Amino acid sequence: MKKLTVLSGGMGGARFLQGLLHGITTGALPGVDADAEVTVVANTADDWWIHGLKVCPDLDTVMYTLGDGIDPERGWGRRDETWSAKEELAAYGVEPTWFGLGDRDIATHLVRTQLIDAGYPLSKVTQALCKRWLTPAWGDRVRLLPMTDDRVETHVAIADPESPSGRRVVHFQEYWVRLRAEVAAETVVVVGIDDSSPAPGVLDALTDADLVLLPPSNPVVSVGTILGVPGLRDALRTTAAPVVGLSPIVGGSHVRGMAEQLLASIGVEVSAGGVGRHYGARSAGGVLDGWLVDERDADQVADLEQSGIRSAAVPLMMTDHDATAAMAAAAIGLVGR
Ligand SMILES: O=c1nc2n(C[C@H](O)[C@H](O)[C@H](O)CO)c3cc(O)ccc3cc-2c(=O)[nH]1
Repeated sequence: MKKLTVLSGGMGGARFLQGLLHGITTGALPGVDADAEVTVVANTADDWWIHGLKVCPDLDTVMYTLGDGIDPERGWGRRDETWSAKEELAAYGVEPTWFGLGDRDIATHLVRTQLIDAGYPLSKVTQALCKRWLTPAWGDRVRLLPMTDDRVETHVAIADPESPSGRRVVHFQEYWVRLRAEVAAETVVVVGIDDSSPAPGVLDALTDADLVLLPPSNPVVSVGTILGVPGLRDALRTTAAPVVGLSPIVGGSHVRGMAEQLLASIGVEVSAGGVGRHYGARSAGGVLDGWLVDERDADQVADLEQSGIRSAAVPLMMTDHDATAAMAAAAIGLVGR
């Protein structure tokens, strides 16, 4: 296999990509060429215009992670970061003071915003930023594509006794960063998704792939939003490539993030099997050929197989690059020709 395509959200997706690339370069992935190319189709519905800057969390987390500029503890933003601009904005009383924009990170948003204001589409802007972050380490073997060039934003409706309607809608970043996803998400609305179209290269990256991987990213606001871009589901349904995913839910809860709260808001069972069935078997109009669950969820394999999705239970904790590469190898083994 030479062409792998990965639908990625933020931290879970970026961590998986590190292990996948480690597996490729160490030859640990069965049937994958050492010079295989990886195309990442990243979620952009977390994007947020703040202080006049366009912040693209999932694009930047993948870009910084694969370019070794990420802050490894936080899993977002830059290593060796300083916060002077953030402190100065707070001193002026400019909201939101709760969103951590670091000085180094702001440079990325300034470059991106200038290029967007000059009329370049997000995909071209991302390509330009990746010249710094991906090219030195990966040449043109790793491509990072936004799912769409159109503006799409995830907003969350939450209960709010103070408001006349009893609810309030907040941007996903406020829900996640300020509210820490500690309030129930009544509804998740992805504004603009229905009018969006796949960014250049995205559909080809799915139809021309030898393998499509769904890493353990959030099935609602990361992979879910990518699949929500018109045309993407169909491309997954029709590609000749096997499509295999890895469960972000282990032992009945998410490893990190807020998948539990958001799955509840769309009525999907918070379980490895529940998410797999939510994506659905390709033979039944869904997008999956295979779905890996953690060993703790081995009892859910039979049900998944019943619903037409090949399944296996393997260790799914991305404790280090070798562990993650083993997960990728198991995913390939599950659907390999
Ligand atoms: O928990 C936080 N996450 C922060 N994130 C993470 C972000 O909320 C998540 O990475 C995604 O939106 C969800 O995957 C940032 C990401 C950026 O690209 C830029 C700034 C931030 C700031 C924060 C923050 O202050 N707190």
